[in-house]
Order: sequence, then structure tokens, then C-alpha cells
Amino acid sequence: MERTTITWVDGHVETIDQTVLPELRLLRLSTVDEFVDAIKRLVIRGAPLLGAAGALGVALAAAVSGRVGYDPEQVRRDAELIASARPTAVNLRWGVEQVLPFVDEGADAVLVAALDLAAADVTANKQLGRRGADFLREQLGDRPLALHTHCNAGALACVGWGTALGVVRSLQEDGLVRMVFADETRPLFQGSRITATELAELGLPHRVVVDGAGAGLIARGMVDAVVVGADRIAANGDVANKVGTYPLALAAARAGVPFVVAAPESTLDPATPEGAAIEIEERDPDEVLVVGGRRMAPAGTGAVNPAFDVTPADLVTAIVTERRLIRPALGERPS
Ligand SMILES: CSC[C@@H](O)[C@@H](O)C(=O)COP(=O)(O)O
Repeated sequence: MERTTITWVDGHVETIDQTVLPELRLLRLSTVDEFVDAIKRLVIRGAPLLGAAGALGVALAAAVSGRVGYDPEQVRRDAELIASARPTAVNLRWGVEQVLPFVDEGADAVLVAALDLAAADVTANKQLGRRGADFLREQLGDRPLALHTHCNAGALACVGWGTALGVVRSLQEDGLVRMVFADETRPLFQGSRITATELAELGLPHRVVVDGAGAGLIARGMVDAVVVGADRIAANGDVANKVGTYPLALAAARAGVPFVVAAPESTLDPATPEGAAIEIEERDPDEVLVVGGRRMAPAGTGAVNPAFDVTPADLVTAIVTERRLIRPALGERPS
């Protein structure tokens, strides 16, 4: 089933609540506070979706302001609240900034720009997905492939289609997917709850594996390629993605397996020179310590909960965007 993850309905933003998937629950966001809270709680999540959400969030701020006497300064203050709701995925601030120039023209102009930006996400994902699939066919030959992915970089992490799963979907169109291994992706299980749901809907053969199993599967020759998304790509090609991505890249490099990052141009951040300069979101320790309402560690034991890690450019076989193929491991730089 092809659905749009975020839409504008009667002056509100309507989105899928990604915290309760695989249960499908739609949520209507009517105020900027609700919107910012939804981003912080990962109701709305995934880098490309956060880009569209940034733009639609400003449209919501403008619509709300329009109801009480339009105030562009207030809209700009709200825009900053939205842009800073989460720090790592650069797409969020990018999406906000794309529509800021329209704020002085009024709420309708912001909305039109935001909807255009959201629609462009689907087109971009189809293009980068095809580019990634063609690259893997060229590297590995036309044979059915076993792919490994981490977190969720499918349609639900985007407005539609998906980035890493966009590559998988293009390979599926070519009849070349033998298996998809999806890391469960602790602590919040985006792999089990979201990626597996999407793979099942697409009719793709798949297995969920614990995050710690990935490197071993790769070492045992069970994986032909690793394909992941990204939340921010520094100018030198270092890639920030969901925590647990870096170990897959290490294992892939050791095994000589391609490690492909699929992301739209909006995830590239020329202003950040290298991965060390990327702010890594630190989240609530209880996301690690409490599973399904039950505390797994003794009272008094704390946790470190970085939401992302950084894979150095030399481990990245290729970055595919809607416009180009970049080979960081061969010394090519995105910016
Ligand atoms: C679809 S692009 C890749 C990422 O956004 C995805 O893998 C990811 O790390 C999302 O993290 P999340 O914390 O769920 O927003």
C-alpha cells in the first residue's frame, strides 16, 4: 500500500504516529506546541520526513497565526522552535529554511511552498533508489541479493517511497532481492516495528535480527550489501545515522561488502566539515533501561543513549542521492 506519511488536511497537519507502529494511528496536529512535541517524541521521525515536517510545521505556524491576525515575526519564532526540536538530522532545519522566504507573503504562500517540497521528496527518493540499485547491480552483477539495513529508511521515514528501502524497492522491481535483514534497532525498535512492517507490505523476504548479530552475519558471508539511510552527511563524506550503523560499516569493510548510504541532497551538510562536528542527539536513558514498560536494569543503574553514530567516509562505498553517486571510500567528497 502506498501512503503519504504527512499531509495537510483542513488547516492541520495529519501524520502517522510512528511511536505505535505497527498499529496504524493517524494523528492531527493543530498547534506549534503539539507539532514540536511530536518531533521530539518521534511521532514524526526519519530524516527526509523531518525535512517535509519542518516546512509543513512553518505552514502550520503561519496558519495558526493567520487565525488571530497574521504576525510574520511570530511565525519566524515558531519556525526556530521547530528547526531546533531535534539536532542531528539536518533535513529538519533545511525544510524550515526552504519556506522561510515565503513567510512575509502570508500563510497561503508558505503552505504552497511546503506542499511542493513534500511532493519533491517522493520523486527524489525514486531517483536515488534507482541510482543505488543500478550501482549495486554494477558492483555485484545481476543476481538475487541479500541486503542488510538498519533502523527505518523506508516510506515512513520519508513522505513516501523510502531512501535505503527505495534502493531495495528498485532492486525488487528488477527481481533481484533474495533477502532483507533488518536490524531490530534498539532502543526504540524502528527496525522491527517499522521496517519489517514495510517489508511485509511490499512482499519482500525478510528477517529481523538483533543489532549485535549484524556484523556476524556479514562476516559469515550472508550479506551481499549493506544499505542504510542518513541523518546528516558532512562535507568530507562522514555519515551520521541511527546508532548501530557504524559497526555494520566496519564489518562490511572487513568483509569487502559494499556499504551504501541512500539519502537526498537535503541530507548533505556542506557547512559541517566532518563527522566530529555533528551534534549527536542524546536521548532519555529510560529508552534503554525500560522495555515494554518493564525496567531491565537494576534501580540506580544509568544508561548512555546516543541516538546516532558517525561512520567515517573511508568506510562508505557509495552515497547515492537523487542527483549523483559519490564514492567517499575512493576519496570523493560530497561538498
Ligand atoms: C530515512 S533516512 C535515515 C534515518 O533517518 C534513519 O535511519 C534514522 O536514523 C532515523 O532515526 P529516528 O531517530 O528514528 O528519526
